[in-house]
Amino acid sequence: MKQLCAYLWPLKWPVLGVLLLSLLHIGGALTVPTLTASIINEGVLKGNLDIIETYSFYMVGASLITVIAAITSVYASSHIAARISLVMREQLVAALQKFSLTDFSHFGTGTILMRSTRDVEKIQSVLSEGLNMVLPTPLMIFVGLGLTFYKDYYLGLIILTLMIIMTALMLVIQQRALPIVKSVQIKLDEITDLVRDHILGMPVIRAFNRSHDENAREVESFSTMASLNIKLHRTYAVGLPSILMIFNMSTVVILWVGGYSVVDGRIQVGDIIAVIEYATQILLALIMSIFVLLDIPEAIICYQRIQELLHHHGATRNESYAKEANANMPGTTDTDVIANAADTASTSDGATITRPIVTSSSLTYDAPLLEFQHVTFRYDNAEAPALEDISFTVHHSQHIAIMGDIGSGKSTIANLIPGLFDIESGDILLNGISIYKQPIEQVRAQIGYVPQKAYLFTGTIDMNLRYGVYGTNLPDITKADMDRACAISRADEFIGKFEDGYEHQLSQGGTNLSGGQRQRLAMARALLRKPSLFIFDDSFSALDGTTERYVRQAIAEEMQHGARPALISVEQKVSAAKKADAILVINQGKAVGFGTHEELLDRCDIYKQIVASQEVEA
Ligand SMILES: Nc1ncnc2c1ncn2[C@@H]1O[C@H](COP(=O)(O)OP(=O)(O)OP(=O)(O)O)[C@@H](O)[C@H]1O
Repeated sequence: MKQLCAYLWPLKWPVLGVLLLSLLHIGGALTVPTLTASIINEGVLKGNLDIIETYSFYMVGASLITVIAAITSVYASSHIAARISLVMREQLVAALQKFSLTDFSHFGTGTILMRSTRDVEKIQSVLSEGLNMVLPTPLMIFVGLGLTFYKDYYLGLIILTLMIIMTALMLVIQQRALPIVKSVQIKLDEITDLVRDHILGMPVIRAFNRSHDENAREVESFSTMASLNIKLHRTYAVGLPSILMIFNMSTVVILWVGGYSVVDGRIQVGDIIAVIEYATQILLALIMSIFVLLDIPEAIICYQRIQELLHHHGATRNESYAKEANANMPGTTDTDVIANAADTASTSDGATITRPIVTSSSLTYDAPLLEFQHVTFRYDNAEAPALEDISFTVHHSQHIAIMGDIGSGKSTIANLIPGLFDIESGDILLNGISIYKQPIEQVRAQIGYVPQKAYLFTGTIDMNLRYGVYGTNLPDITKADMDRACAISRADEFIGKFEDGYEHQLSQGGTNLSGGQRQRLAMARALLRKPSLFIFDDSFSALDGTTERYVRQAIAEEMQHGARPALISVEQKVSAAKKADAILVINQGKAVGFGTHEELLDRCDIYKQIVASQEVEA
């Protein structure tokens, strides 16, 4: 409730407006039957035409006010609900931007999609209907019931009893519906995941003749969903007609009991008409509220699901540091942090790396650009760490190749540098400062990352290339910048063949390009970032031999200019890795060697095995 108020507070004036409009609506709606009673009692029964005329005129006025207030109230409540859903969506986007990759795998794509779309939508519709229909109901009941009791005590009691029965029925329906609603939402998340998997994996499904089985899985999921929905609507099917029956019965009971009251002389005929109208207004408002209230449990679950994403405590080490730093102001300065970084670390093959003390004023190209200090990392819920006690150093203009068996942890090292995951222990330093003790955007602005599977976004090639400079201080790129980057990565070869060139439209993920073309664009995107560190995760494997040689040479030249960027590349081939300044050999998550090709041939058994296996293959 407190959180809901936080959303409503900035919209307090429109909410107040809806409240005032509701007052007008209720006032108008209840005035009409009161005037009807007067017309019948004072005008029709006594033959007074003046009263009929005057009160009829008042009735038209009251009806007009009711209609105008109702229309404006619907408009204002829709506006309020739409604004709140916009705020929620903005908060969700901001929260998801801060999610680590572990957080994404913790929740799963399906549920994140459903929470960001359908759940927000549900809250919006319940809020709009709630403001419009539920908010005025208590007042309508209070005033309407008061007027009925004023006319006749027994008729007041009858309406009150009918209301209590209706409310009790509603509570029973709600109790039964709630667990089914929860199951429906979980099933919807699962179906979203399944359908998404089937769309993305369609080529594999067809190539392996699995269409029939996968269809069966989908049908099974849809059938479970349908059964749940049938169960839910069966619950409503019994309860809601009962509520409507009570509503219709109210007129009969009022006429019956009211008839006795007229005979006893307690009320006049016109009053019965007025009470029937009051009862209709009160019970109708109650029924409308019940329909909305029946939706509230689902909306509450949607709200909780959204809040779970917003308040997910997967605070990254960067955020924790930022919080600590803010709390301890004035606190750790960059210079302190940098000075603390001055120590020595060693690789598992015994080579000792000594880091000089670097202060902000002495940041030079001779100081290490990147340092891994005894880094241990474990994937969410994994029993064993994926990386254990990894230490190595990279200097400007250096090329470090990472080699190792499949699943040894090479990509994991590459993903740790831009802070895509939080490490368990140790530290990663960029320019002498822990990447966890500086804004992560600052770290990422210095990195040109080319992932193992190049991902491009729906839009033009131009838009995808410009992506490279987002989050940096670089000026917007020119066509000449794009031409240069695409020439280095050889993306120009195929872009030149498109009639619309850089304006060529890419589909989601860049799936209307070949794997090699995607990889070349991903490299151009990284080059445009003008980073101080390139990370190429097995990025050359999708290129043909000639292109690979050309691109490697062009990037080597690039590394001698400007910010003199370093390159960390995950490599499969010894022929490529041996040209690097140093090779880091990873085996089952541990660093088993760090040195040049010749040094490793001398002292690293695992490296010797890799070399031997590739010589045999060759
Ligand atoms: N998202 C993840 N969640 C849990 N475990 C993971 C995840 N990604 C990788 N792993 C595990 O971590 C280990 C290292 O994976 P990584 O992708 O770094 O290996 P790699 O050396 O790059 O392999 P390859 O040469 O096949 O690309 C593997 O055992 C893998 O199963």
